[in-house]
Amino acid sequence: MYDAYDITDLSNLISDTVSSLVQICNAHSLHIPRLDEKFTQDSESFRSNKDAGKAIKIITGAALQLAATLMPPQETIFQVTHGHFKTAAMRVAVSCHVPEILRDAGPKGLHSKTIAEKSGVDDGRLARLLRYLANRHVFREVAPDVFTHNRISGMLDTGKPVDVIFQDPESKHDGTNGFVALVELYTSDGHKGSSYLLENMKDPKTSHATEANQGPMQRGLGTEMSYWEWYSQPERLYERRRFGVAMKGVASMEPPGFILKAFDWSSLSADSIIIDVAGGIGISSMEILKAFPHLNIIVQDIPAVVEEAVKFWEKELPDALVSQRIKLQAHDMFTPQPIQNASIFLLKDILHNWPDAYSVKLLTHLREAATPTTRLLIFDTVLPYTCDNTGPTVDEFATENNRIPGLSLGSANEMPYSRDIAMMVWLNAQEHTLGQFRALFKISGWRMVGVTRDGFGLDYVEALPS
Ligand SMILES: C[S@@+](CC[C@H](N)C(=O)[O-])C[C@H]1O[C@@H](n2cnc3c(N)ncnc32)[C@H](O)[C@@H]1O
Repeated sequence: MYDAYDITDLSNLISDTVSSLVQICNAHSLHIPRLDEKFTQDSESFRSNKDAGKAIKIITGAALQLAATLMPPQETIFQVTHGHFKTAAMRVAVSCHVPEILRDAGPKGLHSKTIAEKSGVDDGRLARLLRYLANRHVFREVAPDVFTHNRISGMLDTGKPVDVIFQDPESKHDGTNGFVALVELYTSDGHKGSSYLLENMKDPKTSHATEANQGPMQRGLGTEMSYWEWYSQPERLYERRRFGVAMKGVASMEPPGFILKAFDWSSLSADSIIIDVAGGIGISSMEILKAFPHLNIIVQDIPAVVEEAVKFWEKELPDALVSQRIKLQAHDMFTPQPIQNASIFLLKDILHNWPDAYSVKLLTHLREAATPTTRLLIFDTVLPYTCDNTGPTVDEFATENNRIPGLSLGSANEMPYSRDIAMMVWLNAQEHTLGQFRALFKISGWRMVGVTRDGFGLDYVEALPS
């Protein structure tokens, strides 16, 4: 069935599903803004309706498949081939603070000369890069060389006043929702590392390496340190701060409240201890504590990150530090876990950061510190196949695999695969399929007891001691 739709099938599927979407939106008073409308906190809220979300996925997947069917193959190939130019253009726009500069100009926009003057770059080059992005619906060229925001580029605005950013560019991301920090992280370090993927795969010294400091990123950054060691250096304060805030950006892309809904946190008693293993500055813990103030959480991470975490909590939720409902603890997760009576070990975006031998070591330490009822809550991608998985590896959790028969959702479903490649580039690591999670648990003494698949990059896997 896969790829078997012809253009009439696809067109009918789009048209029927658009009709359903309009009905759903009318029934729930949801508004789908046009592209030239302003991005706001609420402009995307129509997506949070579950049925609307499903319809949107089908429509975008079918529209992209229709485009792929009709476009000359060389154009589709070069859309992919030229991906790095788009990354580079995006990096320039964001790092030159174009979104913030455009904010005050409103719908009439600003000439590239004025934008470039403020950013301190060449206006001709900047105009060409913004045009390249506008052609892909990021910004809008309202008159020759005059650019403004559309609903998509509006998301690239940190919301900070332009003069504040120019006075202290190093603090640009502090106090933001982290989305722009995430874009900057991927378009800078991520882009540099990915350029060396082939060299890393061909060089016999690194082709089968399983160490975090022997990946493409090391060539891109010119270092032999792992990314974690590299960003712990005193001179990498900006990158370390940006990374911490970027994790907030990851959370901002996830379905709202996914972590709060995935597990019944209210079922935990007040003396329960939750360990947020490698919890960064404590983004997830803060979300949980704000919703369930009776809980106690210990966020563990490496010392340099704990220092940033202390600043973050002192600013955002100081009461929790005073009452010790939150504790920030330096702990190397590859050494034995010091807390032996935890109710929950929470691991968000951790297992995908490490080659499997390390993940087994970490999970084994947690298993050794677990009580018979300690739960392992893993928030990570469960990597879907791009085909139906009906073979002998299928298990009871694999039924809901977020595929729509006959459609390859293409860029409407790219997040899990992009995250997987990011892990390869950054850390010689990987996202895991359901079968791979099961194998990791088996070796380290855990058993899978539940899976919730969101399908947009964040999934949830729960395990108990076996
Ligand atoms: C992708 S981040 C995820 C952070 C956090 N769980 C979140 O979702 O916001 C991975 C974290 O692992 C931490 N880390 C790396 N090596 C570690 C180690 N040996 N022990 C503890 N934490 C470590 C990093 O400093 C970073 O904060």
